[in-house]
Order: sequence, then structure tokens, then C-alpha cells
Amino acid sequence: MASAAFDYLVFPLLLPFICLWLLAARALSLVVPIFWPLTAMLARRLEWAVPFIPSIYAQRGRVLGGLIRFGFEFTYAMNVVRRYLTLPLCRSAPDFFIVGFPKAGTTSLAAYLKQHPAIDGIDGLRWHESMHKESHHFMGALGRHAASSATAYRSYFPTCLKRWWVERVRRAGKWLVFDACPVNACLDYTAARMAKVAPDAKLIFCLRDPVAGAFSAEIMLRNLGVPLSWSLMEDVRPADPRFAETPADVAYWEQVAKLDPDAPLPEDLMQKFYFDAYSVLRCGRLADRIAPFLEHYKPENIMFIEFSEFTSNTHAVVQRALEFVGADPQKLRFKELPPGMQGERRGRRMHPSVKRKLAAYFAEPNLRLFALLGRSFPWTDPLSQAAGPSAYASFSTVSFGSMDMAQLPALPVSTLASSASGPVGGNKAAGSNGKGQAAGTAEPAVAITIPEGGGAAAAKESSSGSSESVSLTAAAAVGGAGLATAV
Ligand SMILES: Nc1ncnc2c1ncn2[C@@H]1O[C@H](COP(=O)(O)OS(=O)(=O)O)[C@@H](OP(=O)(O)O)[C@H]1O
Repeated sequence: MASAAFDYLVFPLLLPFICLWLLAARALSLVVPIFWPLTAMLARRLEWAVPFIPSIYAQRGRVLGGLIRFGFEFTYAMNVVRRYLTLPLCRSAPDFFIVGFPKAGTTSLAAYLKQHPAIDGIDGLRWHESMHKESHHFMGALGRHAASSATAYRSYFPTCLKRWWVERVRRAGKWLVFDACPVNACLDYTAARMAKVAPDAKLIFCLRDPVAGAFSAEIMLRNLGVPLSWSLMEDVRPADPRFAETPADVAYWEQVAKLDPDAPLPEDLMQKFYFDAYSVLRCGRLADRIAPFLEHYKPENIMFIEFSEFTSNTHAVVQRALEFVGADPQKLRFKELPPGMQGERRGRRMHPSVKRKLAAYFAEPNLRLFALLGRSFPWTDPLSQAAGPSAYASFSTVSFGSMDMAQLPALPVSTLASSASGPVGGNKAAGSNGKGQAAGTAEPAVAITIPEGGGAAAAKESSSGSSESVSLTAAAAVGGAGLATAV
């Protein structure tokens, strides 16, 4: 009642002042170009967080690239200043996140959700789909020392004027805003920061075969002109550095995962994240990357969307996502869109030996993901394809907020040579401590071996017998690549 009185009486009276404030903020932001150092500082911070931006200018040559840079930096600075000046107009934290994963259809999903009249993304530049979809806030877009500021984060989201318009004038239902920055899923420290600013938010994870995802990431960076020191298009070499997991890398990312939620980000973080082959592989270990979010969010507030399900059955998946975030699916004005962030291949393809090696690399993490979800996906993954659902079916799964998993087909059991009969190591989700938290790995409980060539599996199973610690160990030797993972 009080809220209705505010919305229908007080707010309309305040409306002229709010509009004046917005206009004044826009006008003031126009003087930003005079303060060149401010513009330069904001641009440098953004480039620190998204370090491939300078390659975009460089690709266009000195003159055109310089002009694009000039135009982009000023409009970006004006946008940031305008957003800060209008902070008092109740910019709010997001109601949900499309947390990740990169290259898994997050841009398309964001665009489809925005077709709902009550859903909005971030208040960014309209020039490029990613500029009004992802904030990069927790990556330090407003400064690596500001990457935990709740106030700075609120500045990305629309003002109360939008809420009033959507809820009271258009009567489109409860107004919902979201951030779809898929890098969040790959950087373990973000879960705690997200939970600090939006503890009750819903999370959507888009899942794609990490082999395809890794190549899509390379294609995107190459198309942007980034001179990468590695490529998935070249044959596997002996002691291949692309797949080397050095202790220094492992230690670095462990330290990053433990970053205090208020700590500034390490100086070299985003360079390493975007340009190291290791970080691309690490991001594809999906179960490990989801684990920190299970520590901070309730499983029922988490939804998973699988890429091929999304691309083949888009309308139905978008409707389920709307229901999950609390929007009325009936109000969706669905219109087919072209794939967002589609990477032009230009005849480039992943080397078959690399594909096999990556499939082996991701086999064990995929199996842990399937165990967590209680479902498998038909990915480029000889281990899980061969093992089938028996390899994980005996683990009780965490019950997530989405019904999507129930729609997906299970893989055939028949391919499992030596089936996993009976519960393995107790009745807990693999990688979970039963409280929705991912557990650390312990003694190997299951060992599944892929024979030379990656054909039908010979699966061996042993149980640690412990109900507290369950882990899967995969020793996969595919196509002679000789990669062995033990997690
Ligand atoms: N509807 C539909 N059908 C088929 N493929 C689709 C669709 N929507 C997105 N995509 C593909 O998803 C990839 C981009 O994912 P993201 O938007 O998450 O990328 S990003 O992380 O935001 O850069 C990118 O994959 P690649 O083309 O393999 O690079 C897009 O083509």
C-alpha cells in the first residue's frame, strides 16, 4: 500500500526532478573530453581489465584505429561519468547473473532475455553487443583497487526511473536487471565478491563442450588481432607447453582463488587470464570453476543451460530461464536472433591431435561436472562418452534450481566395459560435501582408462570406501598423446 502510494503519488511528483537530474548528468558528462587525464585514466583501467582492446585499434591501422580509439575512449568516459552522477537515483545490484562460461552462448542468451519487457542488462554503450551486456567490474574495469566496490558496481545498472516505467507504466511485471560477464565464471575469487553485492541473486551458467569453447576463445582473440603465443591449430608436440601445467601456474591461480574479497587484483592477472593457454584450459574445467559459487549461493538459485540444448531449442530454454529468474514467460516477445559473438572461422580448424588431447584433458573434469549435475552431455569427451551415466549415476546430485537437466538425454550405458555397480564411495555428490560445497579431492576412488585411440573404454573402478571423500581419477591416453590427469 505504502509502496503503491509512493509509486503512484510521490514518484510522479518527483518525476520532473529526476528527469532534470538525468539531463543534467548527461550534459555534465559532455564536458568530460575537456578533462583528458580522466578519460585516459578510465580507458587505461578498462584496457587493464580487457587487455585485448588495444589490438582492436591496431587492426584498423594508425589513422582509422586512432580515430576509433579516440571516439571510444571519450564515449566510454562520458558513460562512466554519467552513471556515477546518477548513482543517487537508486541504481541497484543485479537480480541475476549470467555467470559464464565464456563462448557458451552467453551473449545470445542475454539478448533473448532482454526481449522480455521487464528485463534489462547493464547501462553500457550501445555500440557493441558486449558493451551493454557485461560489466567486467570484478575484473577491475573501474580499477583493480575498485574491483570489490559495491557502489561502483551499482553504477552499471539502470536507475529507479526505469523500474518505475517498467513496473508501473508498462505493467510488465517485476523489473529485473542482470550482468552477463562470462569471465566471472573462470575467476574463482569473483564468487565471494558477487555474493557480497548480491547474495540472493540467481545464477545462470551456460555450459558448452570445453574443447569447442577453447577453440572459440582462440578464434575470437585471433579475429581481434591478438598475437597469441599458442595455437590450437598446430599439431601436438612432445612436452607441449600449451598443455603444461607448471607448479608456478597452479600456485598462481590458487593464490588468486584465495584473494580476500576486498583485496586489489594482482597486477598481471588479466594478461595471464586472456593470453595464457593454461588459463583457457583451466576455465574449461567447469566443475572446479562452479565450485566456489556453490560455496556462496544456494543450489536452488543456480540454473544450468547446455549449449546444444540452447541452440536447438532456444525459445523453450529462454522461457525456462525467465521462469527461473522470476519473470513471466508469457510476456516474452520472442524473435529469432542471429548467434551472438559468432567467431568467423575463415577456414581455420583445430588440429585433430589437439582435439584428442583436449578431449582427454577435459574428460575427468567433465565427468565430475556430470556427477554434480546428474546428467551428461554428448561432448567431445571419449571418457564420459565411453563410461556413460553409470560412472556418475550412483552419486546423489545437488538439486539445482533448473529443470533443464531433466530434459537432456542420458548417454548410453552399454559402452561401459566394466560398469560402476553400486554406490561409489558413499552417497554424496562427487566434488560436493553434501552442503552444496565442492570438496577437495582425496584418494582416487574411480580410475577409468581410455585405450589408445580413444575407442570403447576399459573402465576400472575402485572405491575408497569413505563416505566423506569421493573423487574420480582419470588416466587417459588418447591417440598416443599420453596425457594423464589426476585430480
Ligand atoms: N543461437 C546460436 N547458435 C549457434 N551458436 C551460437 C548461438 N548463439 C551463440 N552461439 C555461439 O556462442 C559463441 C559465443 O558465446 P558467448 O556469447 O558466450 O561469447 S563471449 O564469451 O561473450 O565472447 C560463439 O561460438 P563460436 O562461433 O564457436 O565462436 C557463437 O557462434
